[in-house]
Amino acid sequence: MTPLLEVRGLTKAYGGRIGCAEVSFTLWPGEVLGIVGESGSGKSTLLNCLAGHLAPDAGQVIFDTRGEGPRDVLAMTEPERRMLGRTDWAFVHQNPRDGLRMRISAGGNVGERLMAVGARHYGEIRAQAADWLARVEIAEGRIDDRPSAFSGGMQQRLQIARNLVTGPRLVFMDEPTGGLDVSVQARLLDLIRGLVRRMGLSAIVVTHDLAVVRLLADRLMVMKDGRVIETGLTDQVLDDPQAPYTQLLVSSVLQA
Ligand SMILES: Nc1ncnc2c1ncn2[C@@H]1O[C@H](COP(=O)(O)OP(=O)(O)OP(=O)(O)O)[C@@H](O)[C@H]1O
Repeated sequence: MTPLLEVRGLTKAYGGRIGCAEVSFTLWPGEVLGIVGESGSGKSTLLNCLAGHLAPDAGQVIFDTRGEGPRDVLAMTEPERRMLGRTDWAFVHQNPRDGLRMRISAGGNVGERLMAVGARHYGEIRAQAADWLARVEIAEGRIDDRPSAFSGGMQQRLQIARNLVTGPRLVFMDEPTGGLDVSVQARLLDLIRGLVRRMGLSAIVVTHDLAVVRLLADRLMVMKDGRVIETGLTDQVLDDPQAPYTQLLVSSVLQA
């Protein structure tokens, strides 16, 4: 089997400060990888380098593209990378405002992604948008409302619908349940888990919340000071952490 994503030696510094250093891993199709670590450990830097939002200083990010097989994303042209971002890749931001267009309707937010991949038939776009709103538990009657009229949890569910409607092959999630009330988080997590399982999604989920990775991730990568210090199956790492830092993280001694 060809890996969906192969990352080698990814490194990014901000001036003299390490963002992430020498990160290498393989993501297999249908796998969910969790990246955990306390604040400042390099999770966001890594995710943004992977998703093409930040230019790393060194390394390779090889993605198994639909049309041409494995290609180094960092060697792609900007338009090629943008196209990937609209089609095979999805990015769920922690703050839904960063991933939604707040001035267009909920249906428009979902439909826009479909149009970006060539959909033109208004009736079909609207029907698919309505179907996706239902899948993320947003009532049909809200299709013409703007996201600014939605609660934080609804906005996050809408962002997820907008991202998944085109059937991406790889989903990046940055603290997808962060910033929400605990009860809203639980429901959202449940919804994401259902979608991931049903669609067989491959995903990379960054979080400081171990409950999120416990529920979503098949495999875990623990980061500290920009480096990966432990990897393994989620249950293995959480139940029997090897690195002293992971032991602290799991025992909640560290404030994530
Ligand atoms: N734009 C930037 N300029 C300078 N240094 C940065 C910048 N962004 C991040 N850093 C530094 O890089 C390191 C990694 O930060 P990063 O935000 O990737 O960690 P994180 O694990 O995602 O933390 P958090 O959970 O708080 O977002 C930190 O030392 C941070 O101070």
